[in-house]
Amino acid sequence: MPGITALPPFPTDVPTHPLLIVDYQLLVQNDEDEVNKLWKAATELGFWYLKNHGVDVEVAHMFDMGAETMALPLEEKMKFEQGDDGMSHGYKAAGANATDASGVKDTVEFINISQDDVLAYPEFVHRTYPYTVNARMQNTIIPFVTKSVAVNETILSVFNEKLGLPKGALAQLHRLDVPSNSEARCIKNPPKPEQPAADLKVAIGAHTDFGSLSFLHNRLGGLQVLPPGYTEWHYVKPIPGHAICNIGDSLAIFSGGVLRSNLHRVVPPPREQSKFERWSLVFFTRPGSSIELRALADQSPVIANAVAKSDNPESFDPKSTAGEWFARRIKNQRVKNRTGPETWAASRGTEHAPLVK
Ligand SMILES: O=C(O)CCC(=O)C(=O)O
Ligand SMILES: [Fe+2]
Repeated sequence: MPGITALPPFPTDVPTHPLLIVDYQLLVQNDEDEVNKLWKAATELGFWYLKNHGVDVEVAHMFDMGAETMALPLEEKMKFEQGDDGMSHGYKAAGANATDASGVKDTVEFINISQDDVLAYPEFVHRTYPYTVNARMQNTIIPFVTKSVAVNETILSVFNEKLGLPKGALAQLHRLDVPSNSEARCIKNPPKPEQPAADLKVAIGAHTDFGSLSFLHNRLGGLQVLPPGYTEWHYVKPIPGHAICNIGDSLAIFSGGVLRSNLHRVVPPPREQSKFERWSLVFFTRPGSSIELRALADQSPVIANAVAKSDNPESFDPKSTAGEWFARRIKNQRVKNRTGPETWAASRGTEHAPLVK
């Protein structure tokens, strides 16, 4: 992977969607203006930039781990493949997932490393990993996961208070000592000469994230959001040192739709940037797998009120645990499981049922 400075900048003439910039250090200090800014971002778009998060060194090391892992022969990587039964830890080859209802294949390969496996190391809770992962567990992956967990826990505690939930309610749904699908993901998308918009090859299809919070680091453009009220996709411009954070389905459901899980996708980077490999890294915080996904209306008047005002209150009680919700979405994305457009439909989350008016 070329050093950051060798990459061409995001073009100035490509439209982007601005995100609010939240300062993590101010959040830690419970600064009122910063808390309000985060709340605005999380309830209106569901995406924001996070600066001063203190994870840059660990992120750079994680990209090295990703490059070492993706450089292994495909045959070796396939020994650690995720399978097609709804498990997402391990390796996913390019083309294993559909990107739309017609079954067009994705172009990204990635390695997902389970939080439970990282925290239990040298034991493994869910599965084993390529030696490139094991070799960097102590000096790269444990520090990255530990810091990312702290960042997401801080953000959850802000939401907990703003939602008027009893102290620790969201933390209780995201405990580190119960099995979850929380994981780190390092993604590689190969370079592609820029294509005409009409045959745009999507790298990751439109989706909402499956869990609660995503803490994303990327260098090149390609991430796009479909902001509420718009019909066109907008690029989110990467800003050096700024992570991109977003809300996923579980938090949207727990909060009765007050927190927004917004649609996004990944396309090849624009212009000159399209000639380079695109690397991204995400830490996903997801609820304990046995937690019931349901609006926490009985614990918060704010949430009860949002559900009462909703057009489709049933979407806040999907009769699914976090683990079932996740496995269903993963499984039905797989091209191997595809029977037709209904498989894509079965992989969907909250995106086709707007949670609040
Ligand atoms: O690569 C990116 O910028 C975003 C990745 C993403 O949306 C995901 O893995 O869920
Ligand atoms: Fe995503």
